[in-house]
Amino acid sequence: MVEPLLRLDALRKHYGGLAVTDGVSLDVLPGEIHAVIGPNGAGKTTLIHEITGLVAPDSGRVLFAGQDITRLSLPRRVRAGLARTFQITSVVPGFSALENVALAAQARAGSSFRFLRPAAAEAALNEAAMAALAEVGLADRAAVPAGALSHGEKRALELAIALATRPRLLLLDEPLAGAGPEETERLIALLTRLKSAYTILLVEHDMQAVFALADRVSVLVYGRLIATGTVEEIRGNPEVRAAYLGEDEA
Ligand SMILES: Nc1ncnc2c1ncn2[C@@H]1O[C@H](COP(=O)(O)OP(=O)(O)OP(=O)(O)O)[C@@H](O)[C@H]1O
Repeated sequence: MVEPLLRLDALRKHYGGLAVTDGVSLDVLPGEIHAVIGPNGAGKTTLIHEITGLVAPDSGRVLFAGQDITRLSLPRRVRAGLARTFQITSVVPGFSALENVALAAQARAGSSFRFLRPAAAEAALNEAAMAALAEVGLADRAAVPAGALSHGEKRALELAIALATRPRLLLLDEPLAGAGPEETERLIALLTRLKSAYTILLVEHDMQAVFALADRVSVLVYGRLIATGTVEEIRGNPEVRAAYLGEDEA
């Protein structure tokens, strides 16, 4: 049995009478892209927040690499190897692409650079930031202010920011949101490249992208997981088709 990198164990979160995550259990295995899909309001964002620590579950556990991180702060989770991108673009427009990545790497790395002299620390930070930019195909855009990047490039920059912390698990919250058809194609190609190097939990509305990228898919409906399986299993699952995909799309 392969040990999961991330295990969600019966996560439950209520807002008033509304069960937003209703006993969600799932495993993300090392090296896989595990997609979570579900209609609007199904609880996907809340689930991501429970994994990052932004929302505390009422009950249940989040295990990361075998460690119970349910009560750890966000910075401590990042240090343990979790990284996420955001649904809403979160880069600083006036700073260059390189500065955005370097600042995020420094902020999230905490004290890792503390023992270096300032000049050496800056060089090390810039080197790590350049490597992350190269990984997402933005090396030649390093000096461009983030605000002048295209929407697709900004999404790639957010990925670079996440990668600069050398995460063991990437949480991607709708990485294709707002992208046009061409940008979507480019971002899918980028995520396909990253797939060989990272374990990824992906929340995404674009079904074609999910089916192209995911090794396994979990389907969340009204806070409950109704199915987990391979793309073929999910596409062929009658409950999923009825609850979510619709006969036409499946
Ligand atoms: N802080 C909160 N207080 C009260 N209700 C909330 C809160 N956060 C989320 N909800 C409710 O919980 C439900 C699930 O929301 P969530 O954003 O997790 O769903 P989602 O699957 O990410 O939706 P979308 O696909 O639209 O982003 C919704 O009905 C939402 O209104």
